[in-house]
Amino acid sequence: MTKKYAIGVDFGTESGRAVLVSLDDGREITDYVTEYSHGVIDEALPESEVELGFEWALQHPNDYLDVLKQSVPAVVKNSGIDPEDIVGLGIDFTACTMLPVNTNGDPLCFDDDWKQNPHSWVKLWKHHTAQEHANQINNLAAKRGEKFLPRYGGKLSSEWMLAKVWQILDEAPEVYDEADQFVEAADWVVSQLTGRLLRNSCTAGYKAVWHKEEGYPDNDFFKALDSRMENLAETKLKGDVVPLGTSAGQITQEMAGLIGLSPKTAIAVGIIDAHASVPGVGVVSPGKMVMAMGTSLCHMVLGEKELNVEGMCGVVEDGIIPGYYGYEAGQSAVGDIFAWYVNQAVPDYVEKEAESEGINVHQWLEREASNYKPGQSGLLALDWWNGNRSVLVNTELSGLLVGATLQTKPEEIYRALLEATAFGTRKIVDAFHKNGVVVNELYACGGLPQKNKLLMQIYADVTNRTIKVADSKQTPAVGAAMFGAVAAGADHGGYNTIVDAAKNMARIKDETYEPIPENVAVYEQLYQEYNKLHDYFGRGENDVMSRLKLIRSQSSE
Ligand SMILES: Nc1ncnc2c1ncn2[C@@H]1O[C@H](COP(=O)(O)OP(=O)(O)O)[C@@H](O)[C@H]1O
Ligand SMILES: O=C(CO)[C@@H](O)[C@@H](O)COP(=O)(O)O
Repeated sequence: MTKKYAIGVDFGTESGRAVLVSLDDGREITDYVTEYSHGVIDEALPESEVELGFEWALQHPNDYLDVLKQSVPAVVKNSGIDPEDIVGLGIDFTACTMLPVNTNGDPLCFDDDWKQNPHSWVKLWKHHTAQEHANQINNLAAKRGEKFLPRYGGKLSSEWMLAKVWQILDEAPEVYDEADQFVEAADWVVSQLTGRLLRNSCTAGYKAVWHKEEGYPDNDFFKALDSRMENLAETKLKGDVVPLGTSAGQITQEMAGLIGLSPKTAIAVGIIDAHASVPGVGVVSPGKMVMAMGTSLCHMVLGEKELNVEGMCGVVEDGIIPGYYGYEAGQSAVGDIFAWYVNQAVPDYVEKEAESEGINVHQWLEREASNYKPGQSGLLALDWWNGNRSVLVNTELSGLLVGATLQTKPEEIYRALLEATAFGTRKIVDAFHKNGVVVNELYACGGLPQKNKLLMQIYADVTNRTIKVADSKQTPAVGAAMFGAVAAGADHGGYNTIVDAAKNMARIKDETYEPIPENVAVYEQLYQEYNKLHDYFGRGENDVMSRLKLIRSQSSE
């Protein structure tokens, strides 16, 4: 039989990339990145005078279609592979990245009548202006003892579907009324490929509080929140929720022609980007935490029971690998914090030296920071530059650096920021491990493990655990391709289960990061100090960060 292939398309925050993968061994034959031409829309609507407020983050649905139209034909062409041998395609997406659509499934923002309203656009995962709505959802759910709340670590996030939908209803009831449905971008893109709008159990479970047995929260709960939302589940969130690995159908003739695939190609239902990384690195059993490390960091681990863990993003049965409870936690900025420092705060001389050596500023800072021992800088930071996703679940928190003196060097601050993110991860690892969701070893994927060895060693030392690294540049896309192979099925050259696909296709580097005992000891001390700052600023003893944010938003009105 001729070799078979699948394509995984990873829709990230700034760009989308298609990867063509061999189904024999997971080898990435070729990939192609398409930048979103509108990027993250955070200042004003495209071709419009309408300005956006503080912490808005929108996207243009056409950018997603451009990824399909540019990246997919490019990988087919560059590989020289016959499209008939590409048996499946899967996509993964940031989430909750959601949009209102009309009865035809078209985005409201495509309509001239609606495009001047910011609420008709795609709200990106990091759209952070629904915190007040999230707070009210959490308070009411806690007061009523809603069963769903513990499954989300005691708090739903402002990044998720319910807070975003309620914000739309509150601030633009006309958009809410006009919308036939609110859908995840992952599901919308699949519908553009297949002509069928299905909701995948992964985004529905983690981001829209859907449960395999219980469905969405009761109408009573929605009614108590806002009587206008009473029937949300049957109206704006209607439609079948189907398990991961389901085929959404074959690609439409029209789309197949447009993007250069065979009309027989099976399309998998979508999955969240971070979650696709789990089979992508070959993790199909408990005890192994997968860290998708990029602009943000998502932590995923499988368990055999449904347990409560403070501040986790969620536990969803079959949410990642069928047969297991999939747990997720996360940090809403990691690479983004380093980017902020490099772009906003590094002195000129660092940029010049890096440039004269032909390396980038990150590489320069990493090299210089490697000359320091743990604790030597006297600095300690809190990693909340984009709020805290786990375990505090509060987007109002902000960053902190203590210990700076007139002698402090840029590379010391850079190192303190790397360490702060590692402490944030340690907090998450401990929250799971101590509550019975065992974490014995760590698997890292995403852009950061390829870029910064010091960062990875610090994570191994701070967590006192071995870290294995994906031997893939595009792990979520490889995971998505695996789901594409499952959608095709073994009879068509794919696989019958994601476990089979992962066993054959996932690849890990030989080199691992091992904790260094003397570093572990110093970091243990620093972590205790981090914990004190964490609780002082994060658990209500001192809410200066929320007050500053309030003053800031009042002052910028
Ligand atoms: N050498 C480096 N060390 C640490 N962080 C880096 C380095 N180079 C780039 N970054 C950070 O990596 C992040 C991008 O990660 P990547 O995984 O490629 O993106 P994404 O999360 O969008 O998929 C950026 O936030 C950037 O600041
Ligand atoms: O929230 C999730 C997953 O739950 C992510 O989609 C979101 O953090 C975006 O991740 P990336 O930084 O683009 O990898």
